[in-house]
Amino acid sequence: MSTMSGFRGQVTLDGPSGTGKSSVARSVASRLGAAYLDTGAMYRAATVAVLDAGVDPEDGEAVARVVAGARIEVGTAAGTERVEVDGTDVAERIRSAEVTRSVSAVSAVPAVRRRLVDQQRSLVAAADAVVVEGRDIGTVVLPDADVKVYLTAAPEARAERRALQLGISDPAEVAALAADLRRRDEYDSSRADSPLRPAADAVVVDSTDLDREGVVDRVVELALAAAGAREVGA
Ligand SMILES: Nc1ncnc2c1ncn2[C@@H]1O[C@H](COP(=O)(O)OP(=O)(O)OP(=O)(O)O)[C@@H](O)[C@H]1O
Ligand SMILES: Nc1ccn([C@@H]2O[C@H](COP(=O)(O)O)[C@@H](O)[C@H]2O)c(=O)n1
Repeated sequence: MSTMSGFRGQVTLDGPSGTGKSSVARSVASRLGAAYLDTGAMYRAATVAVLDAGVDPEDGEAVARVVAGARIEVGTAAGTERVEVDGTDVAERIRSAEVTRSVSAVSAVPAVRRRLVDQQRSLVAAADAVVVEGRDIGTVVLPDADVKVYLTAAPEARAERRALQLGISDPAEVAALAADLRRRDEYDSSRADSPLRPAADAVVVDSTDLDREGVVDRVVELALAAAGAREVGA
């Protein structure tokens, strides 16, 4: 069964924090009539379980134990943000500063990644058309995806956008936001298991001088071109 745009297949969006992955992926999914999977939300939900268990996020063994016993569920319908841990709605909590501070340590634990990557692949397998965003989707989770995009933007632009999103204008607070983005990128890029990096066959899109709609147009264009090329080749 094809979607209303005719697109069937997998689009991946990876990149550093605050480059626009979530907002772009949601719009692309809605334009293509595809499912949408926010894998960062899954690592954030795992972090909620770890914090609630009173475990140190840097204690890899304890983190692995807690996450193995937690039921993490996310929705894949574009436009909904269902995220649950053991049946409790944590969609708001996963965006808290406390979770954001700890999520990179939790997501660096190999057993956590194995568990969530299995779950991500099962969710993707259930959809004819899907847009998946994260850090390792094009490199590890879906290496055979039809379209892989690696989204980047200058650090200053990312910090400004995040400040606008959170309604922050105080220069000291904006500087703290920029430092947080830097710290998370360094952690995510330097971990041993599935570090953040572009796949060799990813299209790099720099959004520094593009508005959100411009980025969405570019990704939709790439997806439809890939679908067309597949049909011609079929
Ligand atoms: N091209 C763009 N121009 C201006 N603002 C943008 C652009 N793309 C995204 N934004 C805005 O930047 C903010 C951060 O975007 P978003 O949350 O989608 O990034 P992200 O890469 O998913 O971040 P994270 O990895 O931290 O979850 C949002 O307010 C979003 O609306
Ligand atoms: N595929 C992924 C997705 C996310 N992470 C980790 O989760 C953190 C939160 O991601 P957001 O996109 O919600 O900001 C991110 O900083 C990574 O540590 C990951 O490892 N792999």
